[in-house]
Amino acid sequence: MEFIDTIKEKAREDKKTIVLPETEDRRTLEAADQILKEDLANIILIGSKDEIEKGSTGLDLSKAEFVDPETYEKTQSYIDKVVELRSKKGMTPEKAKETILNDYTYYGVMMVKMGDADGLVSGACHSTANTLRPCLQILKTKPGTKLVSAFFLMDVPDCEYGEDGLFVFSDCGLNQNPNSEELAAIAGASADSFRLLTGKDPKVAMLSYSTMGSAKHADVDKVAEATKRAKESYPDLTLDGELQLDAAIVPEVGKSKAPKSKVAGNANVLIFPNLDAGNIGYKLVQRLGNAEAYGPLTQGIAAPVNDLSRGCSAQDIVGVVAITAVQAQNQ
Ligand SMILES: CC(C)(COP(=O)(O)OP(=O)(O)OC[C@H]1O[C@@H](n2cnc3c(N)ncnc32)[C@H](O)[C@@H]1OP(=O)(O)O)[C@@H](O)C(=O)NCCC(=O)NCCS
Ligand SMILES: CC(=O)OP(=O)(O)O
Repeated sequence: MEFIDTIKEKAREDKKTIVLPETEDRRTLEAADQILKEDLANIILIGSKDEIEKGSTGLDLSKAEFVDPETYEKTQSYIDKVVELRSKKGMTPEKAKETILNDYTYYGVMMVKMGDADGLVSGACHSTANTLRPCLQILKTKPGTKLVSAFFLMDVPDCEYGEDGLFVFSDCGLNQNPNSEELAAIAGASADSFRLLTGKDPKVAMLSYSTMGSAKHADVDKVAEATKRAKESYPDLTLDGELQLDAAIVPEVGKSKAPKSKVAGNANVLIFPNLDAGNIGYKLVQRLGNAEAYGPLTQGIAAPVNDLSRGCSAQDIVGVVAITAVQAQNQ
């Protein structure tokens, strides 16, 4: 069974409520129609019902819940909560009202915060910064977690590498230039995400342009130091570095460049040294390798809220909603 079909089956077992704020985008509405047909989640659409219906000709959204911020009875309680949470950051009742009535992502995040939805998916027509900022500001990190990061679940067709073509790539969406401590934390969180979503054991490669000291530079030192920290923090994790991409995933290259490493040649979780590498890397595999790229999915945040690329399809949104529902089951 395909990865996404297994996730969909899990999502159906205990249906969660996912809020989709980007109702001005046709792909969101097409995805909602399919999610409801496939019975993957209950769907809340934010906006005026009339406007949404105008944009959804040919689609069946009769089973969705429509929440219009202008008239919804809980809007005032959301405004009050934003003020309570952000007054130290200068939030006033006027600003809170203006923010949540004009930024439906913010409104959707408040629905999750107040327990009126289990998760949120947004980002088809908003940048990652504008999607994740309200999530970080309002929902904050999970207890015991300092850093939120963003990963992609990559499903590469006809691929013998990784877990039959399944990989977690991280961080591809949020932290621009993580230091060694942050990279180590991203590695630990990504291993947990891989296990949760695939049910398989993670094998984590800390990627670099150097393999085990083959090149010398401060950027290489950062990854080597992150590897050391990660091994100390997660002693039971199968993790190694620094490794080049070929040494990480191709068994023969791994044997020749890093013969003593258990990860080399077998990695299924790839930790990129910075956001340039991670974001470019996932898009290369998606576009040139025809891979399914689900994400950016967040890890370390106190509730399941996930982003999308503005280049996503309606199918991608359906997949990310199903994954969000599974994350919500395991929250
Ligand atoms: C997400 C992002 C916008 C946050 O940065 P910012 O706008 O400068 O916002 P701030 O640094 O003020 O952070 C906002 C809040 O989030 C928190 N935060 C930011 N990054 C965080 C992280 N990685 N983990 C946990 N909390 C974080 C901050 O502590 C802050 O909380 P506070 O307001 O209660 O003090 C920024 O990291 C970013 O732009 N990342 C790159 C996104 C991107 O362009 N990706 C490429 C396409 S996928
Ligand atoms: C993940 C990502 O790159 O998002 P976008 O394409 O929206 O910038």
